Amino acid sequence: MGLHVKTLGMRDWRNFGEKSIDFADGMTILAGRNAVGKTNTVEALQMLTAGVTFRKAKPSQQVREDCAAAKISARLEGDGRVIDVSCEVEGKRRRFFKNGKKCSSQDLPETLMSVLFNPDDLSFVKRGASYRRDELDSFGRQANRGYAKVLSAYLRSVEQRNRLLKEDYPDLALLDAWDASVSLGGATLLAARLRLFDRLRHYLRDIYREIATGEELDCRYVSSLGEDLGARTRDELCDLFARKLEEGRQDDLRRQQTLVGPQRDDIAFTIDGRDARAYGSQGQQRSIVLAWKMAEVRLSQEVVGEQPLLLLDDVMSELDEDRRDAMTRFVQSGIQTVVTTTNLGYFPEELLLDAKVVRIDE
Ligand SMILES: Nc1ncnc2c1ncn2[C@@H]1O[C@H](COP(=O)(O)OP(=O)(O)OP(=O)(O)O)[C@@H](O)[C@H]1O
Repeated sequence: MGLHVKTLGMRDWRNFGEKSIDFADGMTILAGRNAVGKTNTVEALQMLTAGVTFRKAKPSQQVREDCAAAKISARLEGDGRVIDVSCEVEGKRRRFFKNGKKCSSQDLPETLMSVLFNPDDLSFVKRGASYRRDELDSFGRQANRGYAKVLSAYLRSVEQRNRLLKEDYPDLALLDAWDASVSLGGATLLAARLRLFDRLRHYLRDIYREIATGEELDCRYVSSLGEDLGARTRDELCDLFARKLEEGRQDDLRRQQTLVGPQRDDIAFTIDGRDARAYGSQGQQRSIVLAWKMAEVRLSQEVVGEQPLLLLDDVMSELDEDRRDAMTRFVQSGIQTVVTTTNLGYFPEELLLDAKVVRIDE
């Protein structure tokens, strides 16, 4: 058994005073009424694996009301290894530790990655493009430290270019300089994104075929820079981007923002050749996100050589029987899973037999 979470400790984290939870190697079900802290527990597990959380909360929001600081820690075990990771939250800061030594949040996914699936994700196909970009980028950030750097450097330079565009009389020489930096950073990000996307797409199509028998899913990276970018080198992407910025400069100046680039891109899905966003049923759209998350699990295994931790926050109740069965088969393939629920009735008998049930109460 690869690396997995053995125990989690929380002190003054969210609604918890002092809390410790032991996890099974396979599935652990956190059961309890609304607002007892199930999602808060999932958030702690995500923080200690991904290094960031889906809630994008400020540090102060994670500290228990009226307390000065919070600490969460996890013991990871597997293949004869024992690794302790922890995070201390105080004031505006979070400090991360691995085996007692200070580390960066980026070091955590290198140890153990996680894939989170929650009810918000169910509208993945229908929501705005930024959700799909974020999903890809959040995964990329965990899978590759370089990805995180490239992404934040690029977003910073776009922000600075936008700031210049908002000035009353933008300095055009300065704008030239920002164009060069934005196109180089953007091309680097785009090349990394396209590589990642391609690998996910490969898994996604196979997994979807298993979930929705007989249907063919495909997806396409839709770039504001044009079609079929996959075959281009980073330098070619950089030239293309620089040209687009030049062509679009008057529009950018008028609208006071950078209108092309990876910050505007999207992912489009088709089922049997038809646009899944416009024509897909709700069930089909849910199968897509289910398959997408499973593809992330498969790809993390490939990237870090280790099964990630799968976090399912309150999704079983949202899936119909077929998709619940697909999820059941998937988690039974031996991946460590933590799932929250208010009602154990949503779980197939066979899953309950194998799972460890932890009751969370106030
Ligand atoms: N910093 C904090 N200090 C104290 N309590 C907090 C803090 N942050 C969140 N809470 C409380 O935690 C509770 C929510 O917990 P959580 O989101 O984990 O619920 P849950 O068990 O997942 O419930 P549901 O089943 O409704 O999703 C709320 O009552 C909220 O007020």
